[in-house]
Amino acid sequence: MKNYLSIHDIPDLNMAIKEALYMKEFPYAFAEAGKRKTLGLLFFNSSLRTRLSTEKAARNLGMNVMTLNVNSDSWQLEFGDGVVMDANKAEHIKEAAQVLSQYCDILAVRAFPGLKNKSEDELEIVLTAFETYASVPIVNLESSTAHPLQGFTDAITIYELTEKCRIENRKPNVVLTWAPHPRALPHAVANSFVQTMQRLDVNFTITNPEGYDLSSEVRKETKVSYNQNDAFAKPALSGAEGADIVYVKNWSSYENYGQVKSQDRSWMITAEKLKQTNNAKVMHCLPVRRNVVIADDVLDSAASAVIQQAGNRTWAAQWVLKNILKDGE
Ligand SMILES: NCCC[C@H](NC(=O)CCC(=O)O)C(=O)O
Ligand SMILES: NC(=O)OP(=O)(O)O
Repeated sequence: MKNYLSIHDIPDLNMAIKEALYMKEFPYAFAEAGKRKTLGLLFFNSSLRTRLSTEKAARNLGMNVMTLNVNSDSWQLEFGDGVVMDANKAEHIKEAAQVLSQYCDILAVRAFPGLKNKSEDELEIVLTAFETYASVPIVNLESSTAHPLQGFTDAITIYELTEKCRIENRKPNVVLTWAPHPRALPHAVANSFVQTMQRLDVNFTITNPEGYDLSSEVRKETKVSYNQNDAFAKPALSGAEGADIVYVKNWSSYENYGQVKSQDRSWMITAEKLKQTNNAKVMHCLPVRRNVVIADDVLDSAASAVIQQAGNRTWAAQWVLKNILKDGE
């Protein structure tokens, strides 16, 4: 693997899930794979899980790690071509990316969208600039439109959570549900989750209020229901079986780009609502706002898989780094 920019960069997802689970069982099995190699983590936005799980993954592979909070600790970077840099941005990405490439063997970047201008966000200016000007592989730590380390983590976690379906010899019913949130949030996590589910052998449905459909380029043929109860009770085309997995995420409107059109609290995930599912496990990428997105009676119950899911971030990152290192040998 040269770069890890989207879930499509993993050639065989089912094999990758098994290999990542092997790393979970034997974290130091490849402790020499990254010896004398350096990972540089660049954050333009906040992080808890991505930062620490990726650092841990790199260290498990024997790598050195350097982390930079770009906006607070470093010079403000200019990404525009031909700009007269007489305002607040002191350094151009052209220099920064080449300099960082001399210090690091892999560069990983987090840069959220502005959520003001759809076409500008979809250009993925930050990630693309690193890809263009750096001479080392690039890992996406959540960009404007994708969070592929999260998507891969979610695939690993769903595999772990659906053993009962394998025993019953049936496909898991997976539902991605929108939930309310006070702020305008990006589409990246939801997009990568959709793209990941489209590659797995699952019955997959999205449920969201009208006006909240994700990009049609991401959704493709995936069914969307505007009725959350129906989606939980009768997901996809599988008849009366309920959802096995309920994946919760807020996103702002895509049609009315970046707007918060609804804060409809009736979409919050509660224990009562989960009764219609097939004893579903509840997933969320975190951080989650309790009693807005998901109620305490779910997060504090056995239905919640969010801690297990966050734990799996390490193995997803470790698999990705190992496969990039392998191709660089
Ligand atoms: N990396 C995981 C999610 C990051 C981001 N969530 C947030 O910004 C939540 C912040 C808040 O709750 O105010 C998102 O939805 O893409
Ligand atoms: N899920 C996730 O990416 O968490 P952080 O934003 O804390 O990294």
